[in-house]
Amino acid sequence: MDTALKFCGITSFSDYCKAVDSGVDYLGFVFAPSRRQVGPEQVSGWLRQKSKHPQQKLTAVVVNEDVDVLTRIVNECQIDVIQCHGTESPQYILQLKEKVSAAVFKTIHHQADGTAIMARYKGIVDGYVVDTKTANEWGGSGIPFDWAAVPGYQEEATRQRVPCLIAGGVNPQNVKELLRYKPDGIDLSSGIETAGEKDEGKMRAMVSTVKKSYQVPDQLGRFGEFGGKYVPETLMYALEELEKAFDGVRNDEAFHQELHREWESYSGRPTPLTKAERLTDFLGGATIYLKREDLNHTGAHKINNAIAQAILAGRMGKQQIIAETGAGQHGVAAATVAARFGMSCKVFMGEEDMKRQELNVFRMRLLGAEVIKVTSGGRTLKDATNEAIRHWVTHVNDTFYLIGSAVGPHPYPKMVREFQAVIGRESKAQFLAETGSLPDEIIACVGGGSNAIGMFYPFIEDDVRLTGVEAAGKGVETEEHAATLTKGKKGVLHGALSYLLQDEGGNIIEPYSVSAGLDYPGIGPEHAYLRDTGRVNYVPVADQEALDALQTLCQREGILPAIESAHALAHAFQRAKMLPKTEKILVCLSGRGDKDVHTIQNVLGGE
Ligand SMILES: O=C(O)c1ccccc1N[C@@H]1O[C@H](COP(=O)(O)O)[C@@H](O)[C@H]1O
Repeated sequence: MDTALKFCGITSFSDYCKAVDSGVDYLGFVFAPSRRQVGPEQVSGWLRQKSKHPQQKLTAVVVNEDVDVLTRIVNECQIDVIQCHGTESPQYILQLKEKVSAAVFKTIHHQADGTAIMARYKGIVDGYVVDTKTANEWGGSGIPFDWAAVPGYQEEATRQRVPCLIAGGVNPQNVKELLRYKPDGIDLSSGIETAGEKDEGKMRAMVSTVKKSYQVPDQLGRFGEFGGKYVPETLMYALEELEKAFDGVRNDEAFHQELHREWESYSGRPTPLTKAERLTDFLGGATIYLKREDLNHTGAHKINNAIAQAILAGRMGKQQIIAETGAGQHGVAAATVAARFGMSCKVFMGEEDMKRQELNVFRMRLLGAEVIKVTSGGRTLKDATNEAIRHWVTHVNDTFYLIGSAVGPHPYPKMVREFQAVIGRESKAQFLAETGSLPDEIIACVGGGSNAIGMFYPFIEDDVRLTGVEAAGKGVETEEHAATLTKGKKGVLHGALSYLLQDEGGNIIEPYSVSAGLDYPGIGPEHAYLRDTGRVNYVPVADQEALDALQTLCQREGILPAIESAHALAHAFQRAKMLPKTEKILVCLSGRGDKDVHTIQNVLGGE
């Protein structure tokens, strides 16, 4: 869960600018009597002079304010959240919510029956702030309460499925102690001031301490605004059952021992880290290293996650596996683990992909899986996923849906990330052992995004540039691409909110890429979050660039990459040429290209 941060008590344009630039999540203005009180005309003036970042929320702190006065403040200052910091009753808040569309948070002043008070606001408020109770002030006292009470407040808020921010005397010195309680959010005013003015240095210190601990998704499976669980009611039980089972194995030593045994003795992990010396000489810039997921059993990173989910399925007593597949690599991985663990397997695959990946269809059948041809829509990965979900809805009791990418409803994106993080963990250890330092930049291709998130996640808090490469097909200026993060808009697909390729009416646009594994119209929700927060840079690479890179790697290193991975390579080659020889780039070579030979031959005309 990502801890949200709110800077409160902004009293001047200069304070407002410092807060906006700090990247804090909530900007708070006190409209109640206080030494920090401001008026709506002042705040709206600042907003006109400088825009906040789109994800930042404007908060109005009020104390027992008249509903009509408050409505005017909300409208004049485009307030996103009202923080009721007085003795406002549930009835008052219901009345307020009829007048305004802003979210309403209720402040609970810490006391023995604080959580019982919260229970009275259940289903009425959109969040809580817990602050210290003092004799003379409603808030902004700079005095902490006993944080041992935080888990109680946090639990009640989680039960109510709303966030809970902890306030009262938090400052850059004590915030680490508060973070141990993993609050949904932290709210402070005095702690970022020096002599009554907001202090830029203290703001920066708070943001770097709080935001450095990367904690997404939250309990509801949300990465910021992305992710979640947008599914029919029939699937809610199945997802909750899965979440419980997944939580149960996360710290289960026996599960991890079995998983590592399978990864090592069956799939061939750890995969090697290869220094691409001839390629580096040819490019003439930064040194390129390859994480060789192509050397996994079945030829790609997909097996890492498939093995883990199959073991989990077995523990849940499910003997039927279903899966969707695009390039066929995940279908092969699912069919493989089903055979390995003695389970039945149905793989849903678009008719178009079946043609492009004939060899993988044959492999799946050879492994004993039933491949179900999907003829709806564009007959590719999206349609296969739709069909798999449809099947799951009617067979939830005995069927485990083995999703192959960091997509779908919670807990799949988190679960797939954790199972694929073995890529990044191994890379980190191997890179340190071989070079004595971390890479300067890591590059991975993104379709749904599982190899990329598995590679990035263990480096997310390190000083390493991270770049995701999406498929630009015939160019992002054409209609034939799969560049979801470059050209997509927010929407819901396959149970999660993320960026999607869609037309004006919200209909999904069929994606295109020469690589079957990248032509998905959505993207894992964590990538959407990482893009919006700026932690990862995402770039598009076209078919032709990928195919050129593929041939270069073949000829310079004797490695035939998957067309998917060749997208990451193409961008890495561009970067390497621009960077000095002292820099090191790590590329996730997510899969091998044997499955693509037919496609490559068709495109290159046998040359
Ligand atoms: O900050 C104020 O002056 C204030 C006045 C009236 C109600 C709330 C106020 N601020 C809130 O107080 C807490 C924490 O402040 P601090 O860090 O202890 O100084 C926070 O919720 C502010 O929103």
